[in-house]
Amino acid sequence: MSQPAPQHTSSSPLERPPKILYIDAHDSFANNIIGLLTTHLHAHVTRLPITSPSLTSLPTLKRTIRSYDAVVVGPGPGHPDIAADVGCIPLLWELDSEDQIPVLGVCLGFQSLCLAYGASVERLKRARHGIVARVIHRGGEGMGGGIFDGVGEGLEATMYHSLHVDLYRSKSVRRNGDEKEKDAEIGGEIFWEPTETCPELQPLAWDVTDVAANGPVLMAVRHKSRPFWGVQFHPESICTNEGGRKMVLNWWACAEKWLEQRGGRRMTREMKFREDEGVGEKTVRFASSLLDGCSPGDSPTSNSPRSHLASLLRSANEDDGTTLRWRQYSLSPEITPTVLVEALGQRREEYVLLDSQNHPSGRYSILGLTVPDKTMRVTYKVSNKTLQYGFNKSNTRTMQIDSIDEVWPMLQEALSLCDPRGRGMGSSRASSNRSSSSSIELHHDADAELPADSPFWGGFMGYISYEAGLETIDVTPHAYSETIPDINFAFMHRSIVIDHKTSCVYIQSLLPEDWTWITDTGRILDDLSNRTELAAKDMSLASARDNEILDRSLRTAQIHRPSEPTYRDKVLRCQEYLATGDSYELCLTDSTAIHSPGIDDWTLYKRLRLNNKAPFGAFLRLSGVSIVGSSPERFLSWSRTGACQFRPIKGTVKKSASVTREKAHEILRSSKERAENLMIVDLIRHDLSGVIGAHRTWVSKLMVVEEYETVYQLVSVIEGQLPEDGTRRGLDVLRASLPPGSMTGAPKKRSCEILGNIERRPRGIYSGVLGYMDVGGAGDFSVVIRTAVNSHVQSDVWHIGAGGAVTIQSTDEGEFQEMETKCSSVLGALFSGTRG
Ligand SMILES: C=C(O[C@@H]1C=C(C(=O)O)C=C[C@H]1O)C(=O)O
Ligand SMILES: NC(=O)CC[C@H](N)C(=O)O
Repeated sequence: MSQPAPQHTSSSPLERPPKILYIDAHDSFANNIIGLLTTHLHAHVTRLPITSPSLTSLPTLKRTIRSYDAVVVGPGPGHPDIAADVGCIPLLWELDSEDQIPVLGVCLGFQSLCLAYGASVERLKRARHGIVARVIHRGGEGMGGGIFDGVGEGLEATMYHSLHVDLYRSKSVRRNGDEKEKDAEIGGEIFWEPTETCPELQPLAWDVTDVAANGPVLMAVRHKSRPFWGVQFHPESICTNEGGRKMVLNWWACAEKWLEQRGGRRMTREMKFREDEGVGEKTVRFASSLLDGCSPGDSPTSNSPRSHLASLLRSANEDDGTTLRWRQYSLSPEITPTVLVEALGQRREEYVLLDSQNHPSGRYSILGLTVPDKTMRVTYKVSNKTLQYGFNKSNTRTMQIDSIDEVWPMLQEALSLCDPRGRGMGSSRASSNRSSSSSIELHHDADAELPADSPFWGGFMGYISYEAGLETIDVTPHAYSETIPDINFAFMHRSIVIDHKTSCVYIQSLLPEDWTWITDTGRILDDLSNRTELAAKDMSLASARDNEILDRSLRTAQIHRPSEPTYRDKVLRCQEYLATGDSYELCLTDSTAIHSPGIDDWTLYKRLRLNNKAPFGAFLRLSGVSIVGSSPERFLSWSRTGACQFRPIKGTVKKSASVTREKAHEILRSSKERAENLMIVDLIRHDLSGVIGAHRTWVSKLMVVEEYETVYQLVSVIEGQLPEDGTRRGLDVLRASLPPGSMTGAPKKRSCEILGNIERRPRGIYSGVLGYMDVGGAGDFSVVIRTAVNSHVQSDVWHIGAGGAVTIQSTDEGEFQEMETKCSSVLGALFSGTRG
């Protein structure tokens, strides 16, 4: 299922790798295409946006492309006739013969090529987004096309288009003019001949799998005398089969042949190849690393917020660095994380609980505890770009920063400084001692190893909002004066990690000499284990009194749900954008508000986890915010050894008496659900490979069905490996992948802009990510869905966001129901027992 890099695929007889300019039309799977070029052609690729000043006038374009062997013009949202959508692309087709360069246009790039040579570009009757179809082609040598040489009949290709190229604009070629006439010619010779309207365009491939709606759709052309080729489909998609990659190899062979005829590749003639630019992936400008230009282990000396925050944190540690003190215990399975919170007397404090809620696919639960005057809180608000950090109110620093980009290195530096392994590996700083009073302590390691099986040794816990994600991709959020911080983390020195698989508990502290707390906590665990099973079970539920108080509040609550006509209208508006080619998929959402005084967040959480079990349950009370969640979806995790994993969910079926497991599987196998999922898989591959390269990115599961309390969902798993040299970290991947693709749609930026216009409200924490970043280098974040959120400034209002991906195949009624189903999975769980 993955697309491993082949050992040797380039047919290039020359040792020098092709130097390719990738012209990027608004970030549409660009990294996947670049990945295809680097791994399969071993090409040097430079990426420039369609708005780059070095491309947007004919003289600068000419000068720029002189440094390259060929150009690939990428896909993108919009229409090839709209200047803002295509930027410099049309200039390529205007180049004089002596300035020409081989070009491969993909989707929008292909449409622009055809438009330039006489075709019209029209809307499809039924747009093709995330649809995989068999493409017929005639690109063999006999036809002189070449790009489909050896591709065979089985080319399965993914489409992402709403528009299509019409070569038959003129009446005469159309003969009798109507679609039927064209359909009748499928496979006939006329099908493969240039039309009178577009005499220079040689048709090379067609999609005839949806003629009923769309007629035959042109899939590829080559210019008869110029070195221009174009394809409507997406060769880089995970669901395009080997034929797509073969086509790209063929294209380069054709391009090279053309270059040879012109007297060799330009650079051998005109330019000295610059050795220092390296080969393959290295040339692609990946998102820069967080710690570029800074050495993580160094003592911060300047007064910059970044260094200041790190040095403050360091002041809480021992003089010579950070030591992890820890003990390992065994725990009886009845002792849930919520029982632990209560037994610790923690429930009124600020803390974060990441709770796998005993769900079969969740392994760990992690409790991070704040300590008065010792826990560093870091918050950032997008609306006024205000950063705050400090140990308590009196020493909190508040400052205006230029952008969110300043926050990430700050977090990374603080984590690196507190890594108990110190600067060099092998010098572990850990300490675990024996407590003779504890009957259940398992581990008393005199060598003071670090607990490798504990995924979190301490570090930041908290969330990043959707709007913070928008800032990272330069989308202006809908205007708001939010009372909730957009980034909200606390550096947890004290943590308790439960491994539900092994029934091990790790009590850990990064604070100096914190053995007393560890011992006391161990004693509490000891006591709990000695209680009867039943007592422990009872404690995991809210007390009768707490339940009664909660029920009373909920009984009188006002609930404001999205109105059906308005939501359905928004679905239709989304589909209008999909039909015009501005997006391929839009994750539309709305918010339900529960107004009621006196709802206790912790009691609410206990009820939610009981009634809507999910592997990424979360309770957070931090810096004026409460979060009560049962998310089924991992956004991104990374291990200390650099293994990254995304688990996007897309495709939802509600459980009901009539929906059996088989029926759910059948629905989730439909082209609508698969298309929804595929688009997000391609989007996340793009996000991940943009940081670590396509050769380190693969898809380990594609569209498997998973079962939750109230829904079945279609899940995929995209994985990658961070480079061993430490030049990219998990946090680099995190910030480059926000907001989560499963909550935006694709292409991400344009889709977020459109959603902002339609939704006209901030999403806040809903649609953001929540989790931890560990001092040892690991991290795990879920997508904030199926979650209720409360700002303590407006303590009487709880918000629950819900939505779903709108595609061209959606119905407004179906989407409304899907949104309701998701919202009800939370509402129903909270209200169970209070309303009839
Ligand atoms: C938008 C929500 O969920 C997202 C959309 C899904 C879908 O369209 O099937 C599934 C899971 C989430 O990625 C939500 O739960 O509110
Ligand atoms: N993937 C693309 O490049 C899409 C091109 C164009 N916006 C369309 O929808 O047809």
